[in-house]
Amino acid sequence: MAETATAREPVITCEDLFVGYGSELVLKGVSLQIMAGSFVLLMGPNGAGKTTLLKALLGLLKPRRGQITTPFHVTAPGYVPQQKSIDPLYPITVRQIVGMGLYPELGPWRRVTGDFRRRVDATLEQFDLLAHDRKTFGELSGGMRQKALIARAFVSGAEVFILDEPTSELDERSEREVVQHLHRLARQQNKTVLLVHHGLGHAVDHGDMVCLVNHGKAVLLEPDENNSMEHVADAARRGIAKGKAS
Ligand SMILES: Nc1ncnc2c1ncn2[C@@H]1O[C@H](COP(=O)(O)OP(=O)(O)OP(=O)(O)O)[C@@H](O)[C@H]1O
Repeated sequence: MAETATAREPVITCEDLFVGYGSELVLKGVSLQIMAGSFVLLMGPNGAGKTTLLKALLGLLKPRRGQITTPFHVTAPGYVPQQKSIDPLYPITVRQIVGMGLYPELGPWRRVTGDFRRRVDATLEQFDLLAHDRKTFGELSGGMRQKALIARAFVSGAEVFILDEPTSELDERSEREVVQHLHRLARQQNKTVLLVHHGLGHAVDHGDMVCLVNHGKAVLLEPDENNSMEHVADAARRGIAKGKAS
């Protein structure tokens, strides 16, 4: 069993990271250190490179230059991609999607025990999906699809959760519940959360810091005695607006 990083220990580190596609360089010299138990809100204008940064951290995009250190070779992250990632025509049921979150724990033979089934049931219930568990991904509404993908991440025993606009189609109550759940994971279980969330609303109340991605860079902005998280998020928003105008 992998050791859990203790609070204030770095869990993700990037050093002088350059990432791009073809001739486009999106991230140009990003250096970051994210501590275990942090709840980080990724902000930045459309196309700034938030998803690109997350994909590089997940090992889905190879950096042109620089160094990334994560624990993902030992403990798989709980990842909620932007929604298009499962083809709606692919005939996989909601139960199977959520069960996929347990694959890293099931080993090569994927022997499903009663305990795993109970965890899947409890998570399906948490997201009001139990009554729909036999529906395929294509038979779900947009919000239900997002819930299935979030449930897949939450059922796992991941140490790090990476969520890319996971709640864009959720109603307000469901969105608040997801953000509160993430807050509990960070506060009570020392899990690390990286969340891209354009609406911000409730997320600002629960996040610890902002990671502002803009102009090829990513910087961590933390609240202090003079600046609440609300101030920090506002300053980041103003920075984004100014960056857009210039
Ligand atoms: N698969 C890809 N192939 C080529 N270019 C890409 C690809 N994915 C993203 N890009 C480009 O990389 C840049 C950053 O995109 P990215 O999706 O990381 O931005 P983002 O900050 O997540 O944006 P949004 O807020 O709109 O989701 C954009 O210019 C985009 O066109």
